[in-house]
Amino acid sequence: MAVTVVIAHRARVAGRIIGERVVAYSCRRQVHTESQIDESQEVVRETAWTPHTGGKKSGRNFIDRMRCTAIGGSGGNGCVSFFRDVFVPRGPADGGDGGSGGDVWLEADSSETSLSCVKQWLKARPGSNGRGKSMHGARGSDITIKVPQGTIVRQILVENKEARTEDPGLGADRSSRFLADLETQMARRAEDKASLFVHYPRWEDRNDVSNIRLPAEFKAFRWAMANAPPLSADLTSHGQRVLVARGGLGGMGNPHFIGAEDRQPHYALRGLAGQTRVLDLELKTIADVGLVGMPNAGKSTFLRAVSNAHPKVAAYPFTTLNPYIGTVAYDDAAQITVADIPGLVPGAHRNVGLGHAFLRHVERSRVLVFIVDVSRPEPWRDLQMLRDELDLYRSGLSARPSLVVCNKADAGDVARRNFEAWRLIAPDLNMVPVSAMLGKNIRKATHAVRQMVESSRM
Ligand SMILES: Nc1nc2c(ncn2[C@@H]2O[C@H](COP(=O)(O)OP(=O)(O)OP(=O)(O)O)[C@@H](O)[C@H]2O)c(=O)[nH]1
Repeated sequence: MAVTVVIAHRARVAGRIIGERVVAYSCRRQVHTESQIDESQEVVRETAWTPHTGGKKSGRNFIDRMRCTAIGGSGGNGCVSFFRDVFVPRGPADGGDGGSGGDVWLEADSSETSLSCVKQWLKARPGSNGRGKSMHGARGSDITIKVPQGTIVRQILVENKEARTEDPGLGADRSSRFLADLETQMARRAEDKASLFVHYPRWEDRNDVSNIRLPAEFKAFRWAMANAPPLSADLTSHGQRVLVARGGLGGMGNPHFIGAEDRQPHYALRGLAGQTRVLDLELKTIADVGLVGMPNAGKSTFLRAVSNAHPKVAAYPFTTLNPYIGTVAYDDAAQITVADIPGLVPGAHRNVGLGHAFLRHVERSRVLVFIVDVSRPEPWRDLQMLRDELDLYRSGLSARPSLVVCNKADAGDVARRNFEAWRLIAPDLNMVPVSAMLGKNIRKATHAVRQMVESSRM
């Protein structure tokens, strides 16, 4: 009996029999190729096959959903030092504080169109250690990652146990395991109080830190980190920022521990680790108008005709594989943005033909423009299919203000007859016959769209 093997690209691969399938995953990438092999060959192997990454032009770099890990810089350690001078052999404590770690920020930028600009690990710089002569360490620099407008940021909460029981080769979730390990490490550290301190050389055994009261600021920071609410943000406007991982607090130098009992503290606090968050980023394009249609209906041709965008146009389905945004400029300087999303097929709401990946990009459009190929037999059925798919994906989505663009009206008698028949069937439907290819009746369509957008803004 043949067994299907899914082989992942390059990476460490591990196998597991799921029913009759041997499935291998790579850590970062999902399925790349499938092949039928004998049961005897069920051992998973790596493939020499290299994925075609394509260029920016081909749109292969477009990413609208990803997981990444943000790690704030760790705080620098406090310093254990004593003032020394010619006649001062045992001066007072003068260790500086460590600098705080840098923060990780995400910022919406209208010039970004894809999440491909975001790396999987986002690490801010650590703070510098404190030094003698009361010199405090420098703060670690922040990092700001630009993301497209319309990016939704959600924190993924990882249950320690769950992540640990995961088979290391499978599940492809390095970041979750990293976070779980980090949490365990931190918990261990919290129990072992001595490990929170830096000790003067060879004083580790002599320092009894069990009775030392930790500074209130230090305790408050640790509490805030442990009880931080789950992060969730929607970056909708240009310049909007969200702090995704806070840098760790710098450790306090030994002067902070001078007390009545200990005038010469031989210890200082270590800096705290920065916050670590596993994030799920999802891009939901923001445009005033979303073009919805079946593959090959002429959506890209329409967008080219009405706006400054240049999506690829070709006579085969799924030419467009990621959303394109165009701006329609009117004579009076008014502007509206239009998103061309890839074609929808029956079952798109169940993710057939990558439906979910496409539908998420019309969710935020105020106005929908259905592009229907009027030269196809019974084009009203296509419209019904599109409406059903939208509603099954998000209830009420198709009820938004909409215009039906009957495209390819230039395609001879069939198109004309279909259009007239449709008029009779649905006299109240907001329809405009258009030839996007020849640029006919485009003005009428764009003005109707503008009216709808403006009334939806009110
Ligand atoms: N006759 C005629 N052909 C058109 C018209 N508009 C588009 N076409 C043709 O229809 C084909 C598909 O056009 P696209 O604009 O790529 O269609 P699409 O809906 O973006 O297709 P997908 O990328 O698959 O979603 C191309 O060969 C176009 O030249 C039109 O108004 N009249």
